[in-house]
Amino acid sequence: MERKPVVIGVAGGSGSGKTSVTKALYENFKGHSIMMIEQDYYYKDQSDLPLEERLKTNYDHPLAFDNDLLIEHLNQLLRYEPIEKPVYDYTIHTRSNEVVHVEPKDVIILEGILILEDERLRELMDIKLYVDTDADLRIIRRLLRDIKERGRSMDSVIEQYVNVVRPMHNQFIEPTKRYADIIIPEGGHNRVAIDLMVTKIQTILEQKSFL
Ligand SMILES: Nc1ncnc2c1ncn2[C@@H]1O[C@H](COP(=O)(O)OP(=O)(O)O)[C@@H](O)[C@H]1O
Ligand SMILES: O=c1ccn([C@@H]2O[C@H](COP(=O)(O)O)[C@@H](O)[C@H]2O)c(=O)[nH]1
Repeated sequence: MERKPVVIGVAGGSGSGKTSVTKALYENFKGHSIMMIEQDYYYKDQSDLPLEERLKTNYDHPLAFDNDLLIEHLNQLLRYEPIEKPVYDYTIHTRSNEVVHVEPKDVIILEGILILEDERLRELMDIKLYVDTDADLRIIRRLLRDIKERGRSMDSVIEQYVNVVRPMHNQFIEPTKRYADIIIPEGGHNRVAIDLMVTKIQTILEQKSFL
């Protein structure tokens, strides 16, 4: 059988716990051939725009992402070729000048709010997960995280949530739940769901004789 990496997609709303699920899966396979790709790192480059313009961008719309580049990189990894992964800086709302050299791995976890929205991305995934967390918990988690880690004020997070994040979630993100193979309630602290996923990934890897 031709050797081809396994691609696991982890979708869900902002603050749902996608990163936490992805990290939990990653930790379980530490020492094995596994990597993460964040769709957020593939936001379109906006370095040509001044900061005040970048603040007005709708970051929750499918057109905000450079999915062409993401798909190109995924296809390279599926051919076991390395990529130069972009780096995104949330504090200045654009890609940084750096790229990170990433070697191909047997397991690729692709994580992002809109990864299930693009049919071309869905077709590259072996398993599709949707982390499903109530809106009140998502906004609370995002508020705490964005103030602590993404250089944001409480007012700006709330204003963006009400005017952009919430309507875009309802229009574009929530409907992609129907493409998921598995829906995980509450995210990264759902140990039962994580353990089930770990077992499933192990089975796939054994079938492919990767373990
Ligand atoms: N089950 C949980 N209970 C409490 N906090 C959580 C839980 N899952 C995630 N968090 C926290 O909520 C914030 C958002 O989670 P994260 O995994 O970054 O979500 P996403 O990647 O979907 O935006 C993080 O600070 C994370 O530590
Ligand atoms: O420059 C940016 C880029 C993105 N965002 C917000 O980030 C979330 C997606 O990241 P999660 O880790 O899934 O929360 C998205 O809802 C964007 O609104 C931003 O504010 N600024």
